[in-house]
Amino acid sequence: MKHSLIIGRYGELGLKSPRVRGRFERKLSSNIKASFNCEIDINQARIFIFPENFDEALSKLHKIFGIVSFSPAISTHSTFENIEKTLSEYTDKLVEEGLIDSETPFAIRCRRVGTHDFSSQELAAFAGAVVVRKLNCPVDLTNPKLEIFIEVRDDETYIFHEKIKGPGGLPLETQGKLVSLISSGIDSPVATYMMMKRGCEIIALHFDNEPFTKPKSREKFNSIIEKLEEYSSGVSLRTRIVNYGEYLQKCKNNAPDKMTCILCKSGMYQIAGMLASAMNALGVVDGNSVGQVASQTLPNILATRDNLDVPVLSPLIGMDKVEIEKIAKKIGTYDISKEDDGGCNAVPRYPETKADIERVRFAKEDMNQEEELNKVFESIFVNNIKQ
Ligand SMILES: Nc1ncnc2c1ncn2[C@@H]1O[C@H](COP(=O)(O)OP(=O)(O)OP(=O)(O)O)[C@@H](O)[C@H]1O
Repeated sequence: MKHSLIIGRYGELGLKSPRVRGRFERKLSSNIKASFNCEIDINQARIFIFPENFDEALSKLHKIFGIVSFSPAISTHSTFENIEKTLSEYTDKLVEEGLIDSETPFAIRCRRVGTHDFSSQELAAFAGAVVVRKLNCPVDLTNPKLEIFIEVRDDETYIFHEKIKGPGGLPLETQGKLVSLISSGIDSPVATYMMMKRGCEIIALHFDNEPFTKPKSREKFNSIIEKLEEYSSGVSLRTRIVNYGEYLQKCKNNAPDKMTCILCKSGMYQIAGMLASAMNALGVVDGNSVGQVASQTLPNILATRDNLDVPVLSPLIGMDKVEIEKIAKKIGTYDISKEDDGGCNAVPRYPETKADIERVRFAKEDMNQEEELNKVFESIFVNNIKQ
């Protein structure tokens, strides 16, 4: 069907003060324009999008945060005569596409903004009669098989039949910047997606544990980033890789074996915190969910965050694996994360599951953690070309 525009809707933005809403709308508009070629007009809480290529626009709008739903539509002038003509042509197209025939129960849903010499009910009755005259199909306002929406906004009237779900959330880059700890597992890409959905700009930080892990882990991280970039239109998703193998070896040499994973994670948070300060990010994101695996017991999670001076956000903390996997599948990172990468050989046979903060502090001092991490941190910028 040939459409003349796409009408986008935003949810939460509508609740903001006019000044904040204006800023968010401008950001949303520039994020959409960075995704595909189009003209945009935002008014009365609607985003009127005029794309060069409709198919491209429809596939990309699924991945732009801030859009709650969107409808390909045709427009006409707000007179009964014009509405009748356009609705009649629109109905022909619906018939051609097999969406309505003489048996299809349908409903007209009208909305009206502005001053007109007809009410929404009068227009709905008029428009319903146009369709019935053409097809003789039954009107069913309670349980229709097809709904035809007519939105009258001042002099323009829009006709459409679909409300396609968008990702919702807030436009990217309307909230602060965060450093996100992304492994090659299922959870951290989902945690990152959730913070992006809340409008946060992300610096993705990955620790490459070679020789304790295989190159496959880093390849998976790269593929995960490519997937997340699909949701990042208008805002660059920056990445930083840390060569962490040498530090891990020091943990193994100079601390009790049981402590390896605790010292590994606590080092990750410290480095992430330093990176956050260096890049003006406001916090750190991780993919922890309480009790999900032996390493994610509450004492371990808390002990690994000891002595951090940036907040850690864990959007999955209260979710179960099934819920997390469902999102991973929806956003397309699940299949990448599921690929076998051989895991991490640094994990001891009996890892600590009830970390005691005092003992963790001793272990950190014994291995000179602070000094070792400073060396690791300095190497980040040398190792990363992509800004
Ligand atoms: N190699 C890594 N690089 C960056 N962050 C990591 C790395 N390994 C773990 N993390 C962070 O620590 C969190 C907990 O790690 P843990 O080892 O328990 O989980 P995982 O199974 O490796 O990964 P995920 O939680 O992403 O499924 C991860 O969610 C992630 O935020």
